[in-house]
Amino acid sequence: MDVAVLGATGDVGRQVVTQLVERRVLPTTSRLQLVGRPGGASGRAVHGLRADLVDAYDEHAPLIDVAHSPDDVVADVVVVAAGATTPARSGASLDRTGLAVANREVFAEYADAIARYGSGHEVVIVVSNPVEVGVAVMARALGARRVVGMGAWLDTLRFRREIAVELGVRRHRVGGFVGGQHGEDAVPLWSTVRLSGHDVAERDRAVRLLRRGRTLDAFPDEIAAAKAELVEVAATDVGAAYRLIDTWPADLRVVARPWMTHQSGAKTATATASATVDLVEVVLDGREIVVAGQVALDGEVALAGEPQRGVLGVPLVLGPEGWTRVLLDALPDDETHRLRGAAAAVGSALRAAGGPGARGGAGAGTGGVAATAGAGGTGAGPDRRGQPGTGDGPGRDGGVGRPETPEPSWVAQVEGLHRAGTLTGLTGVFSTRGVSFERLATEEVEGDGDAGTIHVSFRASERRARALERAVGRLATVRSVVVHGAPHETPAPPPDRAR
Ligand SMILES: NC(=O)c1ccc[n+]([C@@H]2O[C@H](COP(=O)([O-])OP(=O)(O)OC[C@H]3O[C@@H](n4cnc5c(N)ncnc54)[C@H](O)[C@@H]3O)[C@@H](O)[C@H]2O)c1
Ligand SMILES: O=C(O)C[C@H](O)C(=O)O
Repeated sequence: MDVAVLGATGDVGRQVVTQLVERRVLPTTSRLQLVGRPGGASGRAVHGLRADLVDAYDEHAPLIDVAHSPDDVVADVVVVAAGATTPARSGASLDRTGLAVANREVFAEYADAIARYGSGHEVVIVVSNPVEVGVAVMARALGARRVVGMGAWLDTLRFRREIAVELGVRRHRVGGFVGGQHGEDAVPLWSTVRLSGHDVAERDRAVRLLRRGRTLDAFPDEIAAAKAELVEVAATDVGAAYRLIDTWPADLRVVARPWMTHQSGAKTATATASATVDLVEVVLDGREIVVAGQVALDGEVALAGEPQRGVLGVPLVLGPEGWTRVLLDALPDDETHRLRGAAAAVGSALRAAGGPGARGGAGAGTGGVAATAGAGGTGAGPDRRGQPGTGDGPGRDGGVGRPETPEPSWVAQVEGLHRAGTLTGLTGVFSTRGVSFERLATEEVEGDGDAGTIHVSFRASERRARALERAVGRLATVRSVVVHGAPHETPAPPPDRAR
């Protein structure tokens, strides 16, 4: 399985690629694509970043390559870390609405290219802010089920850590989720908290103590007051500001601590990347695991009886094809109320972002995006919205919408290096995209003795054949590849060219 990181040279992107390699999430036969901007500093720096990663991790690094155009993104999992960010300095606002308009353009450019040239299987993890705008734009182009915003998972890990610290245990002994909008409209779902080794009565008592008699009703006001207080204290002593945060309730700390980190001049890139790599790992792992994420809902969740249609952070089941289910039981009133508030805030952010990604079904007051997948979770892609000419194979729709006529046959002529891993890499590109070989033949190694020709016959839509050609061409063990229609299916040339 291959991973592409958009914005790989940014603070977050650089951490994501480093942790992907350092945590050995990708086997050596997988490909990690570092995506920069053509012509800009990042376009140059991706080459240097690649060299640096190989220098550091040669023993276990995956194949690492670079790309400079959205059209060249080829991967099974795409991490979106490109775009503008809020400055990290004292007095800077973390209000993400200011980023929405600029980053919507970035999201749209990549979403269109992946929809047009991708395999139809990519799972997209949106890190860039506003996460909800990124999810809305990507989900519209690629289908809701293939797109997950990472922010709710980072907020969830922060929530678990703050609870763990107060109870004197490690984070992995705490369960529970944060939903809502990433950032200040995050909604700590206290009712989902589970503590390992505690029975229900012990857990209820611990949660009561942790909450200090508060509900979420005053949460937005508490956050505003906390920020004002931190500005004052941090003006003379940043250390004292962090000590002040330590005295606050766990849920308030979830929002206040990262906010203070940005005010301090540091960024939150390490924790952000760690949470992102968790999600990549889940998708690559092949199993379904419960996480939290921002997703484009199409009525899978009802709040106070109202089905939600729009982007919202919720606990969900994530697996190799994207997210399949939302796991949200009936909630107490204060959590329902805050989630509805967050949904409304997301709606406003999407409207402020404007543009095509923010138009569409505005159910349940959430505004914004039209989620395209139904509750069945078949991973709707652009084809399913009836666009012509993008028909794709069964792998794309999870068995739904199988084309009635057989897909055309193709032959790939591959110049592959005469070394271990060439055939494995080649078969990996096809198998991870759900395309079987009809025939594979190798020729004698000739010429300089370093490379030989491999012929692969397969059936696929033209779009997928071109995506495979690009993916194979990017293997480090491949010198060149040409895919052409199998001879018996090549249409006869027009009469004037036949003469
Ligand atoms: N979801 C989260 O939990 C979370 C946490 C931290 C940061 N973020 C977000 O991640 C994003 C990246 O943050 P960062 O600190 O790495 O920023 P950064 O400024 O350090 O890096 C931004 C990267 O995006 C690229 N980029 C900028 N404009 C682009 C464009 N128009 N097209 C393509 N690439 C472009 C840059 O070349 C660079 O590689 C920001 O939107 C930030 O708000 C999200
Ligand atoms: O970069 C940011 O805007 C902050 C980030 O989303 C975070 O939650 O740490």
